[in-house]
Amino acid sequence: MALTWTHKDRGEIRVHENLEELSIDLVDYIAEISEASIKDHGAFCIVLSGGSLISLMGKLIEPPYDKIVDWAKWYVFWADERVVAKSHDDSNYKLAKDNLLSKVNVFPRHICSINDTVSAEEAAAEYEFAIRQMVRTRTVAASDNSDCPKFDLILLGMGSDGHVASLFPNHPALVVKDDWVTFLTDSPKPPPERITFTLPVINSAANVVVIATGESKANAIHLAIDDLPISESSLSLPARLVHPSNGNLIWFMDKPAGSKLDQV
Ligand SMILES: O=C1O[C@H](COP(=O)(O)O)[C@@H](O)[C@H](O)[C@H]1O
Repeated sequence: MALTWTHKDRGEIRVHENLEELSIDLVDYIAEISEASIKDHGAFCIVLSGGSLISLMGKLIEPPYDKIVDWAKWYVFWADERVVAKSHDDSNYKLAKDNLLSKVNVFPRHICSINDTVSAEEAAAEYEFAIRQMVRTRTVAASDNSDCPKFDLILLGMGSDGHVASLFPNHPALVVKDDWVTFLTDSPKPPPERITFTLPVINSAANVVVIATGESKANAIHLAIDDLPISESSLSLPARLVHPSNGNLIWFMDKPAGSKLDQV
């Protein structure tokens, strides 16, 4: 059974026995937020990441979720994208399309992905413009306390360096405040060209989930969650800067990723 507790300011922490238990809890949670959002405002605006997250969401295409989730009300976005062709194996869009979106009834017009034929800078600007239009037409809610969209759920993976979306430690993208989407041409993790949501957008969501699995993430999880003396490393750790101002934050991890937490 999962070990669960709520940290005074780092949100709810769920340490799962294994990946099977984690993925069941994760898809249950997604289905629950989807239902609540649709009941509240008629749509579910979900933001995906790339990496290991998508395989952990795999049970969504199986019974009972494939039938109980109201896929027609889903609007899908990405927290970050690699600026490569949509047919390229590095594409976060391709990963989600091949393993999830092509297997359920999400309308193609509800899938908001980047233009893969332009530069990273142009792709970021076009993606932000598309989201601004959706906020203007109220498909995506606006935040009450920032000039940002308020997505129903943002799902973030976390790298072993503590990066979330394509926000890397000590990278200038981490401090961008005025744009919703920014771009990188020097990502420390390949491929180098990427676009990413900025922290103000992530921190304006109604619900944010950070998912981390495996021992290689244990130190970053410790730095992102535990009470530590203020130090450069924890302050510039992207995962530590995830702090929804008016929303919920939940950390889903397996035992190896949670093994360095003070409470475990
Ligand atoms: O490069 C990326 O990495 C992170 C983490 O990936 P993981 O495989 O370690 O879970 C991912 O969340 C992000 O979307 C992706 O572009």
